[in-house]
Amino acid sequence: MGSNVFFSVKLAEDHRSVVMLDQRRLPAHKEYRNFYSASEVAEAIRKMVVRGAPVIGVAAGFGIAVEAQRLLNCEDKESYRKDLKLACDLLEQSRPTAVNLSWVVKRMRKLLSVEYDSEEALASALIEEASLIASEDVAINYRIAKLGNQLIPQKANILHLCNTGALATVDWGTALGVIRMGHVSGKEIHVWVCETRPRLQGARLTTWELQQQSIPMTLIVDSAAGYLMQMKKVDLCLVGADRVASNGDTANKIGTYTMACLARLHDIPFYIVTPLSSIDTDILSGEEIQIEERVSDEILRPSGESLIASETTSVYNPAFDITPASFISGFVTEVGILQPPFTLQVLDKLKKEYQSHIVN
Ligand SMILES: CSC[C@@H](O)[C@@H](O)C(=O)COP(=O)(O)O
Repeated sequence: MGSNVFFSVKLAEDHRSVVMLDQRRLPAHKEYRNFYSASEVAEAIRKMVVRGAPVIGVAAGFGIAVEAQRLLNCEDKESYRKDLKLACDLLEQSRPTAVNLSWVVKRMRKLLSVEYDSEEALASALIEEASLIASEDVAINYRIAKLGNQLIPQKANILHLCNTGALATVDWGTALGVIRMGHVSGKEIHVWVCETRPRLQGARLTTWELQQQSIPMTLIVDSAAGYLMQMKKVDLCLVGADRVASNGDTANKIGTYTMACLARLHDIPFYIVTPLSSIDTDILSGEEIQIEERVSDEILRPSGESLIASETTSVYNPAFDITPASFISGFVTEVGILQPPFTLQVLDKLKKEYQSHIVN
């Protein structure tokens, strides 16, 4: 369905490692690295070798599969399931805000309570489940892209934050997937790419992806967004999500809330583009979402080397913020463009309809 000249994550053919494109080195270097255990994958997620809610979930699933394969070589089979549960805990805790991590780990954990004839059979089931999660991600994003394309006028300037493309998923992406579908379908699209301080996912990753897809774009500093809106140069804002609460409050990259406030002030549609797996029906509102705080060096040393302020400067570096539901025009998901509240019953019903649509 999608056709990129790269992949974000995959399971190695021998099932002994997870292969990831090291996003910290883009755009200068396209380097794939192998990770051979759950703890190596958890460390890679923490250090943002891969980042973006859907893909860190998929990477965690593969991390458990690889661990299951690795533990088959250990003498002590008694502790096989116990060690796999510990691997699940480790991966689930690798980053706190994106719910996709616990969503995937929960799916994998379910298999740990099923009786299999052997450890080998359990390992095969885990590999199969992780691979299924990865292929579902592609189908879901493709559907999101198709549905979201309805929101894009024939000619549009779209504002985007962070990176929500094929790098942040297995393929297509969420908000960037919609943009890509709009472009492929012949619309005249131009993207304003917010550089996305401090990790520069917009400048380093989104520009790289858009260039490969020949989608017209312009890079801006994050603080230029308001000025562009004031100049009537933004028609639509499309961003992703790390966790959506039942009431629609949404955690996404730091700066999303600012963009949503500005969009409201200027009467510009502001959509969250997200798979249902990022909706956490267990929490009522954004107040319950844990916001990840990252190290001061991300702000003090943007290039990774030279300091832009003295080393002793006090720094606060929240990686995400919460946009209240009332600032969001709608949620583009694989089952349609939705409005909160999101309850388990409603989402389950919509998922079933979606699955029967896929089968038919
Ligand atoms: C489809 S990606 C959706 C979100 O995960 C994305 O907008 C985002 O905030 C990513 O943050 P990151 O810190 O780069 O993992």
